[in-house]
Amino acid sequence: MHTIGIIGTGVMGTAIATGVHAAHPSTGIVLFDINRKTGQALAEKIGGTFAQSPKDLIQTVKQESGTMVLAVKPQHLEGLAQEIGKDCEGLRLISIAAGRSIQTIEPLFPGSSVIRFMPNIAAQIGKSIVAVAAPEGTAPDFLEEAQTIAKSLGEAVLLDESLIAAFTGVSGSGIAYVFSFIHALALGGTENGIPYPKALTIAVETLLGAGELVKATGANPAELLTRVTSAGGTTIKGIAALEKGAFTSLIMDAVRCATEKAETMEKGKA
Ligand SMILES: NC(=O)C1=CN([C@@H]2O[C@H](COP(=O)(O)OP(=O)(O)OC[C@H]3O[C@@H](n4cnc5c(N)ncnc54)[C@H](O)[C@@H]3O)[C@@H](O)[C@H]2O)C=CC1
Ligand SMILES: O=C(O)[C@@H]1CCC=N1
Repeated sequence: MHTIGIIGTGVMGTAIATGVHAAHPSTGIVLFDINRKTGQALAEKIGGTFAQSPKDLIQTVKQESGTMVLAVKPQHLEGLAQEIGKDCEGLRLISIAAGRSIQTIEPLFPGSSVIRFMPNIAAQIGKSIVAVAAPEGTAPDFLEEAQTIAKSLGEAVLLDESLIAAFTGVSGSGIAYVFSFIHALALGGTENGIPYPKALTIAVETLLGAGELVKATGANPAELLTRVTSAGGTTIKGIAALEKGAFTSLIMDAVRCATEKAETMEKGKA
């Protein structure tokens, strides 16, 4: 890959820059953020370039891959477009914004081609599953490059754009529910005498073991659950307590609420 640009070096912009640099050290990365201090520090860390302005960044990118990642908050996309939209003709844009459809983004940056990503915060360590949505007619080499970038953050999965909101509910936002679960499991250990730091280690390793087991065996998690659950034993008591609290439907509710919020945002109502 030639040099790519990234606008916005917050949580996700940093993760993407770091991930691409780690996976493809020879790829040049030019960055811009209105917060120059953090943007410059990131550029130094990964041996990239901090552009003087978004227009400078675009000039560099146009001479190179023509690919630029938009990593600002959804509500800042319009402002950014007012500043640079007209300069983006011919650019290949990757947007990671939740709740902003390709149909909304393309007119903001006339003459550009847009692919959407939905990563999660595990991109910080190259362990994110990243949804990639490209409209029909996207240039094959752009789609290939986008998938290469996505894979440098973990795993890439091609998804129809209509499912990006649901993906956000399950993964982009869903990883936060997993953090809640880990914390809750550790608190449970603490309530029963294990100091929190030790309980947290135990909870994390249990979760990693569960995920790896599902992945390695390809077994349905419900089947694995029944293998743990001895008749009249300890596990069924825990499962019963979870379901008394409507655990399964609660998690489904959480996914639905986040999905609905993403869909509402896409309709321009939030
Ligand atoms: N944080 C997460 O876990 C995930 C976030 N996303 C999406 O990623 C995008 C970025 O989110 P975060 O990294 O969490 O936000 P953030 O607030 O950490 O980073 C956004 C950055 O954009 C910069 N910025 C704002 N306006 C700008 C402009 N006009 N020009 C240049 N830089 C500008 C800010 O200074 C900030 O550093 C959002 O659209 C969000 O929906 C997607 C998946 C997961
Ligand atoms: O909460 C949010 O809106 C963003 C999108 C997915 C994760 N964080």
